[in-house]
This record gives sequence, C-alpha cells and structure tokens, in this order.
Amino acid sequence: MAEIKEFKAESKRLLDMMIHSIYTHKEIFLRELISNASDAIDKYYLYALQNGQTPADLGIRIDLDETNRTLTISDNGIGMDEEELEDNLGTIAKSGSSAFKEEMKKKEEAENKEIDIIGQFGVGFYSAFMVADEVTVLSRKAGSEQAYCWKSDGINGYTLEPAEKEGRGTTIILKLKADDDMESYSEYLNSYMISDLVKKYSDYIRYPISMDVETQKMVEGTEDKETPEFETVKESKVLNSMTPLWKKPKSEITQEQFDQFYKEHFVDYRNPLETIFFKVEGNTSFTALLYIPSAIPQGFYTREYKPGLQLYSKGVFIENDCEELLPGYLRFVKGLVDSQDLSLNVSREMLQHDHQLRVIRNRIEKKVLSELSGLLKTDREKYEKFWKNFGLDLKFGVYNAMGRDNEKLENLLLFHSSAEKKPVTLEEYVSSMPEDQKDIYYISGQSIDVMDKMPIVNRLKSKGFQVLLLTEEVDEFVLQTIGAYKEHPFKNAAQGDLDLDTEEEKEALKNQNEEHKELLEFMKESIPGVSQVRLSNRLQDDPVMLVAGEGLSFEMEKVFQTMAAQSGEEMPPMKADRILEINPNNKIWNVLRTEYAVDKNRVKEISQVLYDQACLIEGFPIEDPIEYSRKVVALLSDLNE
Ligand SMILES: Nc1ncnc2c1ncn2[C@@H]1O[C@H](COP(=O)(O)OP(=O)(O)OP(=O)(O)O)[C@@H](O)[C@H]1O
Repeated sequence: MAEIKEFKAESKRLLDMMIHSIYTHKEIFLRELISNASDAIDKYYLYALQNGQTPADLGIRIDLDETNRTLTISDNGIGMDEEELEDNLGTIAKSGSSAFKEEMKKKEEAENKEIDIIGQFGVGFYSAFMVADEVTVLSRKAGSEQAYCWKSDGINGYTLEPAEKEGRGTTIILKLKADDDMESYSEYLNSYMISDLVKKYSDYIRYPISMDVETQKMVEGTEDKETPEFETVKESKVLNSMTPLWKKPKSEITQEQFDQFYKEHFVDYRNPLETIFFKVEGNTSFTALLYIPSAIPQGFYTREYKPGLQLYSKGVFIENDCEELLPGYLRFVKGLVDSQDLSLNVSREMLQHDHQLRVIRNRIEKKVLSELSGLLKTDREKYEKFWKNFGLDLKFGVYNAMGRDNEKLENLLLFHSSAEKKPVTLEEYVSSMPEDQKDIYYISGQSIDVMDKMPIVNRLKSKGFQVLLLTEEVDEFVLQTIGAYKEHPFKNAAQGDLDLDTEEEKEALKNQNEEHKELLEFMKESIPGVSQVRLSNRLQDDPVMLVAGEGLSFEMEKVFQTMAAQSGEEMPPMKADRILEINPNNKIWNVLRTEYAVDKNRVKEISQVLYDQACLIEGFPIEDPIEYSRKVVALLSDLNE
C-alpha cells in the first residue's frame, strides 16, 4: 500500500475553497482538464522539436464508463515525472505552466508562436474534485520509461507510486460522485452532454479531442432489402472544430463562412447586415469578430435581452454576453473577442482588470463607428436599413452622453426632411441651407404627413428652408443635447420667436399688437392657462396656433407626462409655456375685433373655442369637451340669427 501524503496545510484550505466556492459552474472542470492536456501537448511539441523528433498524432481522448462511473481524459503530451506530480498536483496554486512560461521567457523562446499556454494559476486541475470523489493521474514523462500514479480523494491527501503506462502523456481518471438532490453527476457520463461541453468551452483547442459516440449505421448486406436494417455502433469522433474561424487570416475567410458562423453562434436565421473583423496588436492584443444584425434581434426591447460579446482567452471560451466590451448604445452588436492578454481571475470566470476591458471596448467602439460612417458614405440604402433598426440606439447614445463627444455620433444621425421627403444627415441639411438661414429648423409630432402640412412648416418651406420632421420621443432631447451643428443652433419651429420677418414686417406686426393690446389682453384673461395671446405672422391660412415659450417644448412636456404616468410617482407638473397666436389675416380676427365693441361675452366664448382648437391641433386633450361642444354649437346656431 502506497504511503498517503498530506496536502500542504495551505493547500488543504485552498482545495476546500476551490471545490466549494471558486467556480460557479461545476461543468467547467472539463474545460480545465482539456486546457491542461492541450498545454501538455504544446510542451511536448516543443520538446520534440528540440530533440529532433517529429511530433505526430497529437491529441486528447475522452472515455466514458457508465459501469464504473468514470470519466477519463488522456493526452499524449509531455507527461509528468514523480517530482513534477508531487510538485504540481501536491501543492495547490503552484503552476508548472507558469514556471514553464518563465523558463521560456528566459530562454527568449517565448516568441515561438506555436506555444500559447493557457494555464497560469495552478488551480484548474483541482476543479476535478467538484465532480469526482477520487481522481487518479497516471503519467509518463516524455523520454522516460517509468510512469507514476497519483491518486487522491481531495480530502485526505494523496498517494504517489510507480506504475505502468503505455506511451508518454497523462491519463486522468475521475470517479464521479454519486448523484444527490442538488446535482446529477451522472450526466457527465452522457456522451451528448460531454460533446456539448466540449463544443461550448473547448471547441477551438487546436488538437483533436476524440470520444466514442453512438451512431446509427446500416447493417452490411441489408442495403438491398426493402427496409434496410440499422444498428447502433460506437465510433470515435472528433468533437472540436479546432481552428477558430477568427484565427484564420481574413483573406482566407469567405463572407459565406462569416455568415454561417454568425447564424450558428448568434441565434439568427438571417445573414448579418455587416461583418466587422479586425485584429489589434499592442499592449492589449485582441481579435474581434463583430456583426450588425440585419433585423432587430428577438426580445431586443425586453428585459431578457442580453447585450454584450462573447469573450475568449486564447481560444478558450470564458463568458457569454460580456457587457463591458460594448458601450450601451451599441447593444445590438453581436460577436466575440479573443485576447491573450486578459488577466483572468483564478476561476477564469471573471476578469480582473477593467483597464484591459476598457481598452478593448474603446477600440471596438471606434471601429464600429468608423465602419458605420463608411457604410453611410458608400451604401446609403444599407445604412438606412441599419438606421431603421438601430438608429434609436445611436440617438440614446447621444442623449446619454449628455453633450460629451457629440462629434462621435452626430454625423451618423438621420432625420426626416420636409424638403427631401427622406432621411437626411445633419451635414446634408446644413450644406443645402440658403445663405440667409441661420438655424436648423425642426418640428416634433406623431406623423410626418401631419407635420408636413403644418402652417409653420409651409411658411418655412416657402422661404426655401427645410424642416426636420421628428417622430420619436427622444429626437428633441437629442437635438437639445447637441445644441448646434456646425455653429447652427437647432430651433423648434413651433416654439419661441423664429425671427423670419423682414424689418418692415416686424414693425407692422409690433404696431398691430400694440394697437389691439386691450383686446388681446382681454382674450388672455378669458382663457385660463395661457400666458399670452398675440398676433403673429407665423401662420399662413390657419386662424390660430398654440406656441410654446422658450424652454420646455410641447413634445417634451408630453414625454415627461408619460414618464410620470409610467413611474406612478407624484412629480411636479412639467408644463410648457402656452402662447396663443392669432393670424391677423384670417377672418376670425375681424370677427373678434367687431364683437369686442358690442358683446365682450361673445369674444370670451370665441377665445375659449379658439384655444381648445389650438390644443387639438397640437395633440393636447381639451379640458372640458362637453363645454367646448356646447360653445361650438351655440356659435354655429348664431349663424342663422
Ligand atoms: N495533463 C497534464 N499533463 C502534464 N502536466 C499537467 C497536466 N495537467 C496538469 N499538469 C501540470 O500541473 C500543473 C497544475 O495544473 P493546474 O491546472 O492546477 O494549473 P495551471 O494549468 O498551471 O493553471 P490554471 O489554474 O490556470 O489552470 C500545470 O501547470 C502542469 O504543469
């Protein structure tokens, strides 16, 4: 009987912690052991080259034995001698791989691109004890005839003794724990489960990982029968695809392969709209394969939608949906990042330094934006398709940045133009402005058609000015955040003074307002809620219009009201200043003037009806519809008198 050696004291504590708390998913034990096997083969590869041997048939094997409840992982890598087994597996957190890397560095052979060691902490091996209550390691070092057997239950120490083994390498046998209420360890004996785990975590390990899997085969000699017979046979199958698509040079990848990869990995049956593939070399080197979907992803607007990119470290899968890799407004981007420079924490489940992530995220952001800007210039139709799906996200990007880095996104924005009858960029708007136009005009509303017919829009159009017709709630906030584009301020056409009149027109209007000051004041007093009633040249044919004062616009008021209603919280009412403008060229103005001399009460009634009408045009509910209807009918009835 071999002598039982104790784990070193600190190792004992670490082991317990390992098994119970470092990893959140028990299944990653397979990833750890496969990564170790792959590292060992890498090391052998180098050893073989240095010793004039030709490495051949390198690979990893998985064997499942239901009867004995064992899962075995074998590799034909470098193997371990007695001392290494003792050192590497008897002391937790002593990584032979990091010692190897140090040595490599010293020899300045680390340049050798073939060597890309995954292990660094010296704890991964122990994850085996999360699923096994006995682990046996049979190992024979390359160049030695003697093998050794290390065995442990993970609690009481380990035994180490000479053993027999054919060929070099390491075989690790896990005796799986018995199933309990919390966990079914038996599932690690299921070949489908193991295939899935290899695909998930170790698909891009560059040596073949093979396993016997059951397949249906036609029984020989039955092919000519009416119903050919089938039998279940076990066949060795390679489970991993080995070379990650993104590790190939761009010139060797077809768009079809990119598309196929997207569809397989990112749950979409459509081809992506755009593929972005790039590598960055430097302090933080990485490869990114990104996609812009051609349609809004399923559940995009629900809480369940998980933004973020897949993260790989040296081809080994680390996590899905890594949000830190993307700014929020690019949450529609799908794809992955693979970096060899990430400082992962011990469990490889979390990233330690957000600095590296920030570097990667900034590069990704820049790249995506420059690709979008290229698309806007070279393929407008495609860009507009993108804009239709994800333009809202870019707008939120502007809004949430609160005026920081406006230049980053402002040139990618599109708004519907009254002149072009299609979306235009701010650059396009400004470059088609007549010389006497100072401001960029916009108006907000529910429908482009309705806004396009609005009196003020017609007025601006008649002067050769185009108007941006905004339909989304966030639009006005976005323009306010930007403030001005190329020194042209944004101006809400339905708000404040537009300063469109000539000096003479301004003078004439001022005089008119002065002359009828008393009537206008009387009207104001008759309408609760308005801050001013005035004559205006803003209107062409229509009798009245409701205009907001400087500050809050009507559309913003509506947005705040909706927000307050949704939150259910008591908020102080956010109200835009209401100004009623009257067209002095409309017949109603004459009526008001005449009636003011004879029947002030009637002027009061007409004023209130006009105000309610202006509210309706602006999309506000009228306060007392019954009263409004009574007044209209009364006024109509008067026509016959
Ligand atoms: N299959 C193997 N063949 C040869 N050596 C191995 C094998 N598995 C483990 N080792 C040795 O045991 C050491 C400890 O392995 P362990 O998985 O605990 O740590 P690591 O791989 O170095 O780091 P990490 O914690 O990042 O996985 C390794 O560094 C390696 O030297």
